[in-house]
Amino acid sequence: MTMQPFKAESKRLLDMMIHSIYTQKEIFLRELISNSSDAIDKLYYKALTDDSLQFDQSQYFIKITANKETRTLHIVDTGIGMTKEELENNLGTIAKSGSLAFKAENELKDGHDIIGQFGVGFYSSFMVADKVTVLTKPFGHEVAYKWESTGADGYTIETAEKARVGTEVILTIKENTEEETYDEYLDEHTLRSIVKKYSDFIRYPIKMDVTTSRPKEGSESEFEHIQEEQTINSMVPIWRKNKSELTSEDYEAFYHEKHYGFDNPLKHLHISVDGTIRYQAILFIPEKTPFDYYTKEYEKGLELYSNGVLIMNKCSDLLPDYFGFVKGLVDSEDLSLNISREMLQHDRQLTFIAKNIKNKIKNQLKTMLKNERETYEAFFESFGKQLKYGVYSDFGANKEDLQDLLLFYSSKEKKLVTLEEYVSRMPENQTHIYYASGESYERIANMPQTELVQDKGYEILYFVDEIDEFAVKMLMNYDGKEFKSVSSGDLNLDDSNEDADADNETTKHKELFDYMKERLAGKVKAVKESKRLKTHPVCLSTDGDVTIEMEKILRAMPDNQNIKADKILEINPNHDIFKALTQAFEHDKEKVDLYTNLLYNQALLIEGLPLEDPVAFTNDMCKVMV
Ligand SMILES: Nc1ncnc2c1ncn2[C@@H]1O[C@H](COP(=O)(O)OP(=O)(O)OP(=O)(O)O)[C@@H](O)[C@H]1O
Repeated sequence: MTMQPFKAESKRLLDMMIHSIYTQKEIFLRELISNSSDAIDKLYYKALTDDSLQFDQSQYFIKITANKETRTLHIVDTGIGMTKEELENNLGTIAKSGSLAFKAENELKDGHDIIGQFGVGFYSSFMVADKVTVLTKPFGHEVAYKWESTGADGYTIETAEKARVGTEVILTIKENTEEETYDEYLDEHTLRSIVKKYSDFIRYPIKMDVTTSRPKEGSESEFEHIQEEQTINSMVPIWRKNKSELTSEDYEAFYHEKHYGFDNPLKHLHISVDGTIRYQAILFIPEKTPFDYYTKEYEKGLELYSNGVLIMNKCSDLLPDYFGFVKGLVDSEDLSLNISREMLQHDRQLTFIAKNIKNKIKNQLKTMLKNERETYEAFFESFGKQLKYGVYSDFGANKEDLQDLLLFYSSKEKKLVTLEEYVSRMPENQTHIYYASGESYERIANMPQTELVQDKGYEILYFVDEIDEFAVKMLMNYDGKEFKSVSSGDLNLDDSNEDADADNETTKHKELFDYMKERLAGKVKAVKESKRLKTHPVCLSTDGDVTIEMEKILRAMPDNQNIKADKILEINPNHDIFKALTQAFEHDKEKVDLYTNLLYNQALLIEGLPLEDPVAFTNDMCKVMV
């Protein structure tokens, strides 16, 4: 027996393989199991054309055994095996894939898609093993072979004894190092979880001898450990099953098995697309917001499978940020994978799938909103904020998609309503969609600025989330109706005659208002007579794009740029305080100063804005009292 060297470039490739292609060592097992599964599939194809072979699926399996004493891990399969020539070609030449050639020669049938294509997966064994031995007996031959290699130096092939057709890969696991505990690849639990993680949906049973404990015979308190052969993979992926065979309980069980969440999913989507790019997906809309959902730590993404083999745990490209709450997986046989299967080479297929998925989620939510209002409201409670961020982000690129999924609390209905519902019941003379922002529904309901709009019989949307005003600023309008804050300076709700009267009044009191504005030294843009107040004495309104609620939010941001709303102090001309002001203006300017400060500070308090000088404010109060 002579040592065959790997070709020079193979040496380099092997080195590269061991050190750089894969980021996680544990995937060696995925690669070997995929090879075994491919080898069994090849027998299946053989049976289609070879009358001497009956393919009885129940006879085929993959078995994993670990032996801690000899530090060996055995992966046995009952697949097609390899001839000496195939050993030389496929395992002696790195980057030569017998499986790819097989795919080219055979017309593959549904459900039996060969996984291998690059001819490198096998060598990932050297990431965890010092020596790799392959015992193999090819189908249709009597003789078996042993291939052995300790890595870059080359390999040997000799004849060997093996009873059943198939292949056994024996890895002699490396000794532990300071950085790496290789022992874990001999540990039953670790192996089991690696299989579950990557190869759970391999079509053939993956068996292992599993240690279980049972009561000793004749004793109830004493237990004994026994080894029992178990199939550890689920085999048939739930997403390949027919929807009609599955119940909601099945989907729920899958949701928990996959640890998508502790809650129950609100909805599931089972998608099977059979077009130019084929894929299956199971998606879940969770019920509850994960505790870290609105933090930087939360990672969105779907699991990505290629032919039932896990490629990526969280493929973030599959979900837009605004649907980042969706959990689940996608399996496609049409992905262009890169060599390590850790990344996708071209994203054309992925972009297609992502777009498709996005539309399916959107439609599902729309249907839910239409037919299951309560469920939708529960969903919106958890993830509505995310949708509003979606409207705002990317300069509003997705607003059309999302605007009909939004809900806001309504002053009229005292419940959440859609924009469509709001617009559909607008009185004929109403031109805008009105909203008011504040900390809570209760506080908004008491805001003086809402009085006139309410009186007109117009519905007001209550904005309590920080993002709300930013989102509607991005929307600009809905169904041609502009959004308008009840606090905005140009509410213009009065009839034109009244407007003219009011303007006259304003001129009349111009001197007083200019004086007050001066006293407030740059804190307000103007002081004016209010057209919106009915019973309250005073309020603030704003001119321009930045509202008071926006000012509060911007102020709380880390990169606070001191952006301020242009505030207008509005005084109710029908309130007694106005009379007091005008009288004082004639003979007691000091009193006007005092009232101006008090009124301004009251308006700040109503808005929930901090007082600039609380001590001065309380002193002023006392001055009025004594
Ligand atoms: N258990 C096995 N039974 C039969 N043939 C095998 C087995 N393992 C590997 N082979 C052969 O060796 C070839 C090389 O395997 P390797 O894992 O390196 O690459 P691959 O599976 O073809 O591609 P990929 O790198 O995409 O996994 C396979 O294509 C197959 O022909």
